[in-house]
Amino acid sequence: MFDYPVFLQLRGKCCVVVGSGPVGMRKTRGLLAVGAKVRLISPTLEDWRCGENIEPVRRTFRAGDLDGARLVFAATGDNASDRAVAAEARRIGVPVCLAALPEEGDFSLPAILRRGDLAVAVATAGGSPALAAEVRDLLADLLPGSWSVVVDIATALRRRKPLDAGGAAYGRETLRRLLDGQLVALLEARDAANVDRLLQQVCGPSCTLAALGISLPERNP
Ligand SMILES: C[C@@]1(CC(=O)O)c2cc3[nH]c(cc4nc(cc5[nH]c(cc(n2)[C@H]1CCC(=O)O)[C@@](C)(CC(=O)O)[C@@H]5CCC(=O)O)C(CC(=O)O)=C4CCC(=O)O)c(CCC(=O)O)c3CC(=O)O
Ligand SMILES: NC(=O)C1=CN([C@@H]2O[C@H](COP(=O)(O)OP(=O)(O)OC[C@H]3O[C@@H](n4cnc5c(N)ncnc54)[C@H](O)[C@@H]3O)[C@@H](O)[C@H]2O)C=CC1
Repeated sequence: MFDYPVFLQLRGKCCVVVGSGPVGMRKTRGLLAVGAKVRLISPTLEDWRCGENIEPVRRTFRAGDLDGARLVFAATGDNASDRAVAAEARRIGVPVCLAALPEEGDFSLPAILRRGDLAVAVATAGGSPALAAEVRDLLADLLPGSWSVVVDIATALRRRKPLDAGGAAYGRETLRRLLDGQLVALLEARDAANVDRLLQQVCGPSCTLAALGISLPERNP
């Protein structure tokens, strides 16, 4: 049976990570990256690990530590402690991920590739996390950084109205024509003039990067 993939909105919401070893800190970084607040519980928690949006709790886990949490991660390296965290999460009805005992938890994390608002999540049903990371890295070569601008363009086209007479409406066909017209290569080359030409050709004369409110990032030195 496969797991059910979702993207959670956690901005400003409290999540709890129990354990501040490499695994607990990796889960913490992922949560902070999407704007969550993290209550980080660990007797070995160093000051330098605690930045903004981390509520440090420097002791072992206790009942009550999960109050207010939307998601919980147990990564203590000790099965009994992880199970105690899971029991408390179950008691208050909050989903929990057990780093060492995933089959006893409610969810797991994929390897993620991000290009701006584009996110690709790769998982192996827990079978080989290292393979998930490898596949993510293979996809990174196929999806250069400019895909973040492709997403911005697609999003702006989708929101834009009214359309120019003769210009194609937003949709799969339009997106395919832009991609077939080498949109990604033009963006990679920061060739704004030809990106505009392609946008006008496919979507109508008034459709340019500026009209869509998009400016190309500076070329790396
Ligand atoms: C079930 C799951 C639950 C969860 O933690 O969410 C889980 C469980 C376990 N991982 C283990 C080992 C490793 N995990 C990694 C790395 C990652 N693990 C991640 C996810 C997941 N790991 C979930 C399933 C995802 C899927 O379906 O594929 C990634 C993708 C995402 C993330 O953690 O954010 C992240 C890549 C981060 C990145 O590169 O971006 C590495 C590689 C490394 O560290 O470099 C190793 C060593 C190599 C290996 O074993 O493959 C062990 C054995 C522990 C032991 O033996 O001690 C268990 C427990 C078990 O399997 O029983
Ligand atoms: N799911 C995943 O992605 C992976 C999972 N693992 C597994 O995850 C577990 C954690 O791995 P590491 O971070 O390398 O371990 P670690 O031993 O470096 O860190 C464990 C942390 O938990 C803290 N801790 C221990 N007991 C606690 C308690 N009762 N309450 C609060 N904090 C407590 C420790 O002080 C330490 O900060 C291991 O069981 C490991 O096998 C390992 C690799 C990847």
